[in-house]
Amino acid sequence: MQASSIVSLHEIHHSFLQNKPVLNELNLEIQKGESLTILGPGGSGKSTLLKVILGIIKPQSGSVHVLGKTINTLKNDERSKLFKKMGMAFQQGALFDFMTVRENILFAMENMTDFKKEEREAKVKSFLEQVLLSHAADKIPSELSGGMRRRVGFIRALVTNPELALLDEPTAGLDPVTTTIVIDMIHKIGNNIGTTMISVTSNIDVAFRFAPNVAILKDGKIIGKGTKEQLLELNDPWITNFLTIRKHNFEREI
Ligand SMILES: Nc1ncnc2c1ncn2[C@@H]1O[C@H](COP(=O)(O)OP(=O)(O)OP(=O)(O)O)[C@@H](O)[C@H]1O
Repeated sequence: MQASSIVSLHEIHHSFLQNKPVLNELNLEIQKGESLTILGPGGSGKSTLLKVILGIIKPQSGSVHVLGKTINTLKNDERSKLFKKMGMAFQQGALFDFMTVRENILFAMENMTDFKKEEREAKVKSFLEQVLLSHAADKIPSELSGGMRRRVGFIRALVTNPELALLDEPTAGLDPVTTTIVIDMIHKIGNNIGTTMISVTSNIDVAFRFAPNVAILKDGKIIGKGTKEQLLELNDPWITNFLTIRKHNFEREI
């Protein structure tokens, strides 16, 4: 593990079904401040990898170091402390429909931070303004469009000032205009709060728009990491094919 690594995964192996590994001797180092996209076809294990980093899935073998801690060896209270330093936005937003947008965002801060009441209120206001959703503060999530719900999900993941944020398919299912709004918003908020961001996607074009550095996941392994130019210079026929042939763009977009 390198001293400056914020995430260090070594020889990770995980199967849900016997003899069918989803993660297979996977190695990955992510440096502090390095935003990274993990790109791979549908079913290649991207969500499973995020869950391993979060500590929700304990891999059958390998070591997982996150924010300076070895996840496998943590006691419950240490694990929940570590969890509070991370933000996660799931594909469907995972918002509570019995709360308003404002209450959903406040709920994250009440549970994950020691921010005082006035600070929490000020953050809700400022984050909603940044993503042009001030008018939606008192609506419930089911009254919002998919793109709006997604933006609220990101606010909820980022409003706690996490050291590490994990975003699962941030733009899947969004139209091109909303995709651009969401990517700009992620950059803007990420720059403001200085969080290391890891996004996963199966869409090649958006992968490089989230972050200049992309790690390619195939058959449970990271087979290359770098800018598009660096990945093409690897001269790996599968990577070249994947990055240059449009029909390999797997994201389910409308
Ligand atoms: N809890 C589980 N039980 C059994 N199999 C699972 C479980 N979670 C994931 N899998 C399987 O593991 C494989 C990888 O799934 P995962 O969701 O990590 O892939 P993904 O790359 O995120 O896919 P997508 O892009 O479609 O969201 C798939 O074959 C999936 O069916």
